Amino acid sequence: MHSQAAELDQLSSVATSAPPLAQPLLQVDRVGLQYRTPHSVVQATHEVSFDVHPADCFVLLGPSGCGKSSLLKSVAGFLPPAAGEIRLDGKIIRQPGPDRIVVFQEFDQLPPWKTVLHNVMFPLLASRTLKRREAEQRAHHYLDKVGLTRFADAYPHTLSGGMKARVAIARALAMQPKMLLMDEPFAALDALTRRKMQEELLILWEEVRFTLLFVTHSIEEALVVGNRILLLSPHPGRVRAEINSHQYDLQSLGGAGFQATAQRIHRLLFDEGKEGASEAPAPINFSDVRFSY
Ligand SMILES: Nc1ncnc2c1ncn2[C@@H]1O[C@H](COP(=O)(O)OP(=O)(O)OP(=O)(O)O)[C@@H](O)[C@H]1O
Repeated sequence: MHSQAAELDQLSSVATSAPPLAQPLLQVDRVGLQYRTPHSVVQATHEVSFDVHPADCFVLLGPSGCGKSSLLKSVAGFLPPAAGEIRLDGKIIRQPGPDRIVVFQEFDQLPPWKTVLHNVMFPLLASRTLKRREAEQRAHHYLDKVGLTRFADAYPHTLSGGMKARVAIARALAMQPKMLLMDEPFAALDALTRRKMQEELLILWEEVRFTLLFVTHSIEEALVVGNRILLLSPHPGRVRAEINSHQYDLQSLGGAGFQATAQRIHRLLFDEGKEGASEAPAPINFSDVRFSY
């Protein structure tokens, strides 16, 4: 008998077997998020807690509407919690700040009249983080990291979607934030480019070791990109399970362990409350699992 409780036990035992870590960088503590409209209150999440440690690639995974983006917005400082609190380095987050930079999927928001170099320099200058000369040096440094040195003088409309994604990542990293927040950053890209960007993100992370909070609804992407994954239940989002996934990367795709973990996650997300479900789950299309509730 393959019960949901057994699945959770199995997955959470993986999560708890890791050695104890230093003080978390980010602490999300029993956070409830709400939207007030003129006619109603929408509860987006309920008592969600998780910790993110320095150099984690921490993924929020769950069905559409479970509050992933809302959690990210709240960590960014745009949506104050209605309950609980969020702390960065022990200090309560009350507003946006240059220590948390968000990368969205709309890379076309790169100002088209600025070259790639000036796009990367812009936040450094606008926030008065650096003077022009230092900003230029730092921008070149991160453009090199994402392999765009040759395109420093190009304009965004001449770049492919993947290249625009790399500019957006270089621009965010150049600010040297404590955390990089990514909301479905590769969702608008075609499957091959998306895979390539996941690979590049992992290579970049190996080199720079930034701390990442990443939102996706693709199980495959979560396993590849994340070293820890928080599974959220459908609306309003509650924590379903937290798992370690550092053992997986793009080379693991299709492997038995990867597939088994993906199927366990799938059961946890889809078969909630279904008696005796999931003994023989339906095959999953790993390329892009989308949830719909
Ligand atoms: N500005 C808003 N006003 C009212 N309700 C909102 C607003 N933004 C989000 N919501 C609601 O809050 C809940 C969580 O939304 P959120 O966008 O955080 O979910 P999500 O998991 O990121 O979904 P998706 O994967 O589809 O982007 C949903 O029920 C959504 O309708």
